[in-house]
Amino acid sequence: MTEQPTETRVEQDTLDVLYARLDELRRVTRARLAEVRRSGPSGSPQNRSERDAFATLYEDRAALLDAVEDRLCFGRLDFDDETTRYIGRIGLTDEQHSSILTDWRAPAAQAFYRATAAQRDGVLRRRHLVTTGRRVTGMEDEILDLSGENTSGLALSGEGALLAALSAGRTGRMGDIVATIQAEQDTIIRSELQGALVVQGGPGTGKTAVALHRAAYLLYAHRRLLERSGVLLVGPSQSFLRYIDQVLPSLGETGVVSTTIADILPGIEARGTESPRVAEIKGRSVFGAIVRRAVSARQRVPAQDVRVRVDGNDLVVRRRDVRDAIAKARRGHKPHNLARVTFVREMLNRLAAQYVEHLSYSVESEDRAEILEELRSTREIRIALNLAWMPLSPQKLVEDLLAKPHRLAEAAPELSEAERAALLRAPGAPWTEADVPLLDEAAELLGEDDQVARAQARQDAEQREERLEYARQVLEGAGGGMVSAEALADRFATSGPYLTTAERAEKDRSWTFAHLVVDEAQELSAMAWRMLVRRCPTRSMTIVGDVAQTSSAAGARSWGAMLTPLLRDSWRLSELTVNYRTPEAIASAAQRMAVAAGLPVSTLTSAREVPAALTVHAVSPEDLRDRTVGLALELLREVRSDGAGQVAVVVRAEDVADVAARVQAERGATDSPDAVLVASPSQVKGLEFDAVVLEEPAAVLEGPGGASDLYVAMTRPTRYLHVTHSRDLPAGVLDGDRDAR
Ligand SMILES: Nc1ncnc2c1ncn2[C@@H]1O[C@H](COP(=O)(O)OP(=O)(O)OP(=O)(O)O)[C@@H](O)[C@H]1O
Repeated sequence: MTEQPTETRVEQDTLDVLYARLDELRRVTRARLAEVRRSGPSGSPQNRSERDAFATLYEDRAALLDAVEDRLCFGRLDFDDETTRYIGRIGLTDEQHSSILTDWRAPAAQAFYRATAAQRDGVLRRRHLVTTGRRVTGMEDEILDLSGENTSGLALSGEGALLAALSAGRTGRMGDIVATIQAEQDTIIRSELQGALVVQGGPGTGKTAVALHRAAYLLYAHRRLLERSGVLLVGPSQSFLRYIDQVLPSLGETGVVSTTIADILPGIEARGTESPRVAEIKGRSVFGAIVRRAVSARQRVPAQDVRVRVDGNDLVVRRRDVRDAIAKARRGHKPHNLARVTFVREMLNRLAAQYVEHLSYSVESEDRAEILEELRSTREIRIALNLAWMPLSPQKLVEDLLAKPHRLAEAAPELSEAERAALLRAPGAPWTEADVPLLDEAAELLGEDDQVARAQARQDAEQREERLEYARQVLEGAGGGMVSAEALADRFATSGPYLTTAERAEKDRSWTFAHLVVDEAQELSAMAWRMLVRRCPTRSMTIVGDVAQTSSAAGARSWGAMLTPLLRDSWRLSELTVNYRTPEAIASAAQRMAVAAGLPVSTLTSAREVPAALTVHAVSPEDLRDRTVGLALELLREVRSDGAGQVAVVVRAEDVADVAARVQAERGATDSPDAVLVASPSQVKGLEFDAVVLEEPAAVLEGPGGASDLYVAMTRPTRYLHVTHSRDLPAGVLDGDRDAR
């Protein structure tokens, strides 16, 4: 890195000004917050709710200003016209409202990520600033002259800063990459909002990082549009969501709802497990039709007319009447539970007509209402009508479908007998991840009686218009960017406690989002996609994944095959081609193995080489496990020698408990508990570690995820991969005798 004392002083002076401004803004925000809180609990409900709204506004702003402390400013551009521009996590202006720091997401910052010697966009010099706390500790300059000398080969922008970021010890939490976003990543991050953008990229190409930065970018560039209905982020597991959960807050964004497929339905905890085969069957798109049939099977004409006695009169629930009433109710195309209202009304009218025929006098309309009520509450009639049109919850429908062979046979003629037998399970079994899309499909077809809710929504919408007008006036002149009038108006709402968009969305199954981000998207089944598309009617999506890493049998091997039926031609594909995580020797071994196994991998270039990155240990079967555990602890000491560092041992799922117990026994209680993770390949999907010990790759290859699992396991390390084996290594892992020992 180039470092000149005077230049450092210049940058330090700039940084001092920026941090002083940040401190000043924090002070003002805190003072305003204190003032709002001081104003006490008096006043009308309207006043109180306005006060709460402003308090939340200032709290959010204070949190944002705190979140940007670290690496507030990380770059500088010098232009042909001798102007300079500093790039940072947020935009700042001085007291005269002149810009002193440009938000990384602003159009004016784009050249920081994209300008090259061949296409300079007026940039003479790009400078990456390295800071520790509030001090400038280094800088790296790129002179973008017109000679174009540096444009061949792998052109990394801010290579020194990038390599420093890549080789830093891992903390177990993903960090943001704002300071070192590369040009191909920036193009994806800033790609337009409309349509579905699929980002295909091999392991370590920054798909997750790019997806998160794109969410932050879209919220900045389209705040008005996105803030109200929110952005939904779907990841593969809770541990993955924990791994990434600091990235968006560090970018100043908190309005994203993150979830997994298993957790997406309010009130359902899908923690049950089942075989990959059963999950695959449930994931097929034909289950859309199967659930639909299961619902219509609950609208059925009885085998015989049913006699009931009301007040001494014989009435008949006639098959013919039921058939007509069902037909009439279906014509409205409403969900089952809502259409049932029509069915019941129709049947009660017909029964009332029979009842009246038995009377010797004519009936006034009030009496008629009484008769209807009496019929409605007669137990036999209720039973007869329920048998013809059962009110159902999604849980009940799916539970019955999967527990009763005759229901499944009737609803799922497309499945073979063996497949249906595989699906059957005892009633009351815990929900599994693959059940969730079926429950959601059922909820959609069954519907809820939402008349009251809809009337309330209409009333809310009218009130909201008034609040919106007021919020616009409040914001006028107050400077923009932080919050839209819409969001502020929602905070003024008088009904109930103030909820953020995320909080409201989490409680409401039918909430629709303005944008959807899906990570590890290759794993999702066709049914899971149907469920997600329902939550994003605009079809504005960022879908990132790698079809070579698919381990779920229901997942995608080709984006086109999975997405075209759902999104037709409204999706576009981008590719990432540089592997930032894995050192070259490890990446090549993984690549060779994948090609030998026939996975659809595209060639990747590694950004780094690390000495002795890949080591293979041939051991006897008796010594295998001891060696695996011993290496894990050795590596832990090594990567921890300079502070942070994470080690993972990847073994077959069935060996995880044993290896974890041994590691624990060997380690004692001295180290921090999370420093060695023992996990199966599917548990480390999307994660990364300084060092990985992979035990017996041949066994992983034979496991449920096959070569994809092995590919995932091999591509997790940022520094070292140690392979222990007693059996032959799978083809391609070794390149001749290289690296073997
Ligand atoms: N431009 C960049 N600057 C600094 N670090 C980067 C950059 N791009 C990617 N990285 C780092 O590379 C690593 C891999 O990124 P990420 O996890 O997003 O990859 P991925 O494509 O999602 O991988 P996988 O498919 O294996 O899950 C992360 O540590 C990320 O922070």
